[in-house]
Amino acid sequence: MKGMTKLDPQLYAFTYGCELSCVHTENCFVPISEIIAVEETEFNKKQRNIGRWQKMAKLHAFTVYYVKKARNHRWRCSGATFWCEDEHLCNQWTQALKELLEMQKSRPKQLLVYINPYGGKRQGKRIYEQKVAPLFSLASISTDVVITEHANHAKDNLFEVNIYKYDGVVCVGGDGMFSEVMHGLIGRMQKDSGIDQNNPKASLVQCNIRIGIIPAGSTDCICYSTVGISDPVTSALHIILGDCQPLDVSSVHHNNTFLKYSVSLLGYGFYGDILKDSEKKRWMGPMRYDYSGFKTFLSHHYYEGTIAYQPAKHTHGSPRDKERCRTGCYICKQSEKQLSEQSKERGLKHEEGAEEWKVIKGKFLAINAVSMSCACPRSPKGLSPAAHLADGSADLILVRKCSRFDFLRYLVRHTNQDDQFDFPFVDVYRVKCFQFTSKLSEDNESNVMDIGKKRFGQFCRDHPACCCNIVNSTWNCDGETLDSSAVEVRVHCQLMKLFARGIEEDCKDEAAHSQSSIEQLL
Ligand SMILES: Nc1ncnc2c1ncn2[C@@H]1O[C@H](COP(=O)(O)OP(=O)(O)OP(=O)(O)O)[C@@H](O)[C@H]1O
Ligand SMILES: CCCCCCCCCCCCC/C=C/[C@@H](O)[C@H](CO)NC(=O)CCCCC
Ligand SMILES: [Ca+2]
Repeated sequence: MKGMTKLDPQLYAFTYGCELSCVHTENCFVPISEIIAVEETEFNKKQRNIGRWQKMAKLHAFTVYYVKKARNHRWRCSGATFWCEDEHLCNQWTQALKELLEMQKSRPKQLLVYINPYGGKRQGKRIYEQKVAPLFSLASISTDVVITEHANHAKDNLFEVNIYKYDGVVCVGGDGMFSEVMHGLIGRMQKDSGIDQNNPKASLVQCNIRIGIIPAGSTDCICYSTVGISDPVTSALHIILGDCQPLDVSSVHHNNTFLKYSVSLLGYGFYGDILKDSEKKRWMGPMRYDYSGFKTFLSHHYYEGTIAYQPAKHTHGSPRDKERCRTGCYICKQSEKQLSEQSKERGLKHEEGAEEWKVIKGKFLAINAVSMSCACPRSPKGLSPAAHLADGSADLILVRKCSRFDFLRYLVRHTNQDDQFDFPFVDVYRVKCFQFTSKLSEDNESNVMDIGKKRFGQFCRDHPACCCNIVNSTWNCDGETLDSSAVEVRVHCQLMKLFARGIEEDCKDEAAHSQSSIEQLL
């Protein structure tokens, strides 16, 4: 090597014409931000059996481990080993690269990991031990690992431990496990800041401790919608690089009582009924959703109720946009700006009470509020393809009473390129808050003394032969059931953060435009 370039994240670190050689066959550019680790390596002559090396007495080597981007947003750990005769030169390179990695301040050093051994196909522990822990150790991340023993173990634990000593919390499991960890973290932040979660209008304190999701569940919708793939190694690498993706969180209240938070689907009717039925079939694993989905589709129940919502006027997007929320999304950035302005002049602007409420009454097969697209392997574009991860709004999708055949057409469009909102019985609104009251609970509340009505509430009074359901449905709140027929929902813009970066556009284009690259002679 003729001389080492001054190492800086913006400058080239490896120069052409060097005497530093590498075990690799192709040229590539790797930004410092995508290097996982640099390690001294025991040089093995077998790695390259070229005659001229045979004469050398001793060779010194180091390996650069970096993120290799494959198809469909999949990431893998790749390595390039460099060697030379000069031990001092080799050490200089290793040291300089390690110093550059130290400068990557957003990378986590200490993580708290919760593993649900019973999520999805019950592979959580194996996935973590075999695929994730070796990568964390390579990246010198220290971990405290808790294997959960019962539901709510992780959530309760987050109220007891010193969370502030960690750079992040990792959950190994599905959406339900993520939900537990999120409730633990948000709840803990509010408790420590003296905020009453039961107040539906309270300004909640943002949670800056990022959550990493290692997908090992049945749907893994939150992971898929924020990374673009449900793959444990890819997610582990996003955690190691210290990615940060803010996320909207919806709070759900009933009568000034806090019920739950939601980041993906809050669904009444179809998805609530699927979930309720599928909980009895947990032993079937992820297949339970197909079984209960089919059953619920055949039952074709619809529910009567009233929805009142406030449109999300602060955001520029609409649910019918062709543009999708992608890494560095402009619409989410605008919401972030508004959020920081609002927190400076809190109370002066965005008085919810002053804005108009729109009211819709009807019979619905499904009422779905999604704070993100809800893309998942079952539906790669999701329930609302143009929903944003961090714009402070949710898309409220109302599927009115229609025939089974039409409902099937609607469902099928979640799996192909056709527009699922292009049906006369489907409406979609971008909202910042909404309320729903089922007809049954309206009747019960306004006629508490009317015992006859209560008793006959079990029958569909208008059309006895129809599929109008005789009881209330259940809410599906990120895969957890919620039995309240009257709810008040509010979106909290960017309340929490994930170790993710949103779904990347075509990665090849991005690499071509990248300015801060290390040019590696490989
Ligand atoms: N040790 C445990 N025993 C029983 N239940 C647990 C345990 N640890 C966590 N849980 C609960 O299991 C529920 C489901 O877990 P998880 O979300 O990981 O898997 P899943 O339901 O199969 O996947 P998905 O939510 O993606 O559909 C969570 O709500 C969580 O509270
Ligand atoms: C004839 C073909 C029709 C195919 C229709 C496919 C439509 C699939 C849409 C999937 C939407 C998933 C929304 C995400 C919900 C999660 O928060 C939740 C917890 O993991 N999962 C479910 O409720 C599980 C929900 C599973 C539904 C099947
Ligand atoms: Ca949103």
